[in-house]
Amino acid sequence: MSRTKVLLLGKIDHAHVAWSTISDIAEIVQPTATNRQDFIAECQSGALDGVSVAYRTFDSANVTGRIDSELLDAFPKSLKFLCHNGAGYDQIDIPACTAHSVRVSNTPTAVDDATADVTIWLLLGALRNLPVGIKALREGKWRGSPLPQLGHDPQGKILGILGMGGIGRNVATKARAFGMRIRYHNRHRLSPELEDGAEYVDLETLYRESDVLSLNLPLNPSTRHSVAAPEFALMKPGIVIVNTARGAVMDEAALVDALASGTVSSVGLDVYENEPEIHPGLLANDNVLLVPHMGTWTQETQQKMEEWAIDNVRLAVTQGKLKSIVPEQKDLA
Ligand SMILES: O=CC(=O)O
Repeated sequence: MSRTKVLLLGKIDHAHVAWSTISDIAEIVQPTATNRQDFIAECQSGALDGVSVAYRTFDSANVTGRIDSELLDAFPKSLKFLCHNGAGYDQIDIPACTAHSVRVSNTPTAVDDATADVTIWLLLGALRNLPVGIKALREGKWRGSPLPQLGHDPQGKILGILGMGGIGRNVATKARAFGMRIRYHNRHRLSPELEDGAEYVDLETLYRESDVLSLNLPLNPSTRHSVAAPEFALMKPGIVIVNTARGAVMDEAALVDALASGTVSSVGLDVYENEPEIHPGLLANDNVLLVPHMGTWTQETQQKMEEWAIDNVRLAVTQGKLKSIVPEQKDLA
């Protein structure tokens, strides 16, 4: 009997032991193409025929580009499962996958602690004006002149969390330890157990009354530019914003304007609209604390994410199902 074929898009960096259990039960196929055009040609040549499960990394988009209808049309018809290593799956057109009968999984939960940790780090750094002092010190000017503006304590401040999934709830737990008062907005109100004391508010209240806003919602066509000029206009002057979700949930150009006008006093960003490009207005502003998409950049979390995605591959190969199918496809599980 021929063995199941698994397509590896990207590479395994950490979970080599877990991956070896896949090579025990399946034939691993890797493309040779290094760009989208060649990848499509490689698919069309029949070289990848027979693959039924694909594992992909965030960086594999550098070769394949977005997983959209064009790519799905080129993929072998045998492909039934796409196991993405990452929590955010905005690089994948889910309705197109559904139309092509390809089920998609991501790695929720595995990323929660590491992403929430970076959120808290950015939150405190932005609230305390640390980038201003850090820059002056690196320039040999100690705290600089004029001195950095005094920062603010998190204690007693209202933290508004937009998107109260696993990461948002983890941020809430950690922010409580700093004495913050937690409010949130989400598509659906959570159960009291999951709310854990956080207050559910409408969007307008979230913008009007938050001292700090943390963006923890996924990027998809309906959340793109959720925070743009009209939302900035509602915000409490001097608000601090942290984004560890995806850059495009916020309109970056409008953010630059809001920083310039003082509506937003400082921001902490891990993600950008057009990574790896960063809006020059953000780079030029000392009140912007910037990290190059390192929310899950720890050995432990990278290992956990790979193992989680590999669990999905294993289940797809052995049982024809996924451990964590994306919510949009729950009905196909
Ligand atoms: O950005 C990180 C992820 O989506 O897992």
